[in-house]
Amino acid sequence: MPQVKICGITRLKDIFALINYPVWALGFIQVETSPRYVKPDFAKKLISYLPNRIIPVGVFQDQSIQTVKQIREYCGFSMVQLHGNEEPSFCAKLGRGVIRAFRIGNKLDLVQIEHYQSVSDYFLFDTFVPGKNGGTGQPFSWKLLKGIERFKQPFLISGGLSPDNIQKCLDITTPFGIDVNSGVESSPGEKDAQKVHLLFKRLNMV
Ligand SMILES: O=C(O)c1ccccc1N[C@@H]1O[C@H](COP(=O)(O)O)[C@@H](O)[C@H]1O
Repeated sequence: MPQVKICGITRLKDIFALINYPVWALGFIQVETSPRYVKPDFAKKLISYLPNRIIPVGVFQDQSIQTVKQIREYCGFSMVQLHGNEEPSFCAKLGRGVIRAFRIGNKLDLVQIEHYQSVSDYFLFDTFVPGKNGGTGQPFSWKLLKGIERFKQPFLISGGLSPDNIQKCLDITTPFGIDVNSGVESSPGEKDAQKVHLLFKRLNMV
């Protein structure tokens, strides 16, 4: 079974519900334009309720290296997920704990990805939607990931994953992990307990 990351956490009640599941990581959006943005103060508070087994991930997009480092340190993020146009040199300055997101349109850019091999711990594949950097709620064609095994990096799949399509996704590809966001929400930033439960049920993890 893949590791499960649930992203876009904004409420304490969702933390209390999610810690009862075999969650690998939880994501806290640090992009101010996102409806799932949580201020660093509040993200730090939410993280303080996590058991050690759950990895807190800060999600950033085209912010300065100082900002990313400062917020990472302040909140206690074990990993940062980069969702913008961050260059390999930017990732390198962060050291370990980098998840580099790539947005997939109609093909996988293996040459671009290759440049990030030595400077990221995980790759994350999300859906390309013009004008949006994440949280689109739309899946991409998972068949496009054919050939990704050539990289040693473990990878996560995101983009519109939900209890309804998770099995189909895993029939087509074998990721290290899945990153689920809007597919388990009742509205942006509000996780839906029933959808979360159904997700883990469909994964045979409860
Ligand atoms: O969720 C957001 O609002 C967001 C904003 C900016 C960057 C990333 C964001 N979320 C990430 O987007 C993917 C896919 O989300 P979805 O399942 O399609 O809703 C996921 O990795 C989130 O971490």
